Amino acid sequence: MNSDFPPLKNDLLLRAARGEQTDRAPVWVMRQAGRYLPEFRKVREDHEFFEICRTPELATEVTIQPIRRYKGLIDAAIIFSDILVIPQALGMEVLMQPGPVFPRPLDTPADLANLPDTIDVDKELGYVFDAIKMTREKLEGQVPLIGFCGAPWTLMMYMIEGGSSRTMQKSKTWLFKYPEESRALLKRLADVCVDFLVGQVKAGAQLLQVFDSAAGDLSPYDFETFSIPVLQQISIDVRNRLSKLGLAQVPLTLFAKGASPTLAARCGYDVIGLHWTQDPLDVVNNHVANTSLQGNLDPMVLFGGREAIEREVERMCKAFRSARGGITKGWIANLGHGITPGVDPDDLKWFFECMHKYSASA
Ligand SMILES: Cc1c2[nH]c(c1CCC(=O)O)Cc1[nH]c(c(CCC(=O)O)c1C)Cc1[nH]c(c(CCC(=O)O)c1C)Cc1[nH]c(c(C)c1CCC(=O)O)C2
Repeated sequence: MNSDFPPLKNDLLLRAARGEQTDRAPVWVMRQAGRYLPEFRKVREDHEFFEICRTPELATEVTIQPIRRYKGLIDAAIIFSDILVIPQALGMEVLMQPGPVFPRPLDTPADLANLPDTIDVDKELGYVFDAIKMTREKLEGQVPLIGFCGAPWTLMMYMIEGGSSRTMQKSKTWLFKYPEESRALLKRLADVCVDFLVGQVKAGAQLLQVFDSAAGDLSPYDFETFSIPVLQQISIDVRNRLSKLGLAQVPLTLFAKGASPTLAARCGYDVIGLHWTQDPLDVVNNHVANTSLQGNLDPMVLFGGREAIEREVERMCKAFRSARGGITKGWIANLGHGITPGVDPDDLKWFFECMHKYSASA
């Protein structure tokens, strides 16, 4: 059961996710355990990326590094792993060099025969569950732990492109040339996502985030046609499975990077992550009134120096507050995408300090 861990001392993240007013906005950063941190680079000197993911002691250590460094300033931990552990669990080889590379990507629908129909997530991804359990113990309730997975469309995109892609030509070719086979693949991936997310809650994850990082590269019509049905399937099935298992519900966040917030809000998640190109006031007034929001500082602001960071944080806080009639409510502060290598960890600390100052309810 998911209740035998040290009691949670800071529930700001969970309350904001549920749409509540908070004394200040909880704050965490996508990719907060990563290459901008010297202590992470130190671990990486001796260990391969996926070796860290697969070794609970190492995954726990790097998950906790930002919590240790930014003690009292950061309001969530996210389990160290990657969205591409699902393709690996389906038997595909994935290397990190330094971006992801699939030596044998899916080429045509005939290749789907090589993927198993179902997988046992406890067997294939049990190392993530073990890392979550160990991290919950080590966190001692300081902050909640976020679990996550990649969304079916983003996973399909990587499995077909064989890595990151600017045009997504091959994976979009599938959508347009083989729509039925594409839908079948998306559905198969969604089934694995559901098992994986439920397993993460069983292990101790207290909020779940689904990353559809390639969503904004689809037309709104194709996002609606291909991605939304499986994103909906995930939110519905995860909630149903948790109730059947007698487990408490956890908030669900959807980061459909760059996709229309109106469409993202149809997927049934508690929180919608915003890209930095999206305006919170516009989103609340014209699209999504009642869903909590996460985001959305441009990660490049962190390179702009202390003055710029303070100015931009103040501006972002004003925007999210005025979107909610002048109060800090239903908002989880974050960047609009992941933090990049090269950021000075002390500048990130300053970002957190400014967030504490400017998001405090008046
Ligand atoms: C698309 C995607 C991936 N992975 C992820 C996404 C979705 C979010 C997004 O859109 O950025 C999600 C992810 N990847 C990682 C986490 C860990 C938790 C966190 O701190 O946020 C999470 C949540 C660690 C990582 N995943 C990766 C690193 C760096 C690898 C290294 O240490 O060498 C880390 C810390 C590698 C990775 N993994 C992936 C890419 C494209 C890359 C290379 C580019 C990059 O580094 O940003 C796939």
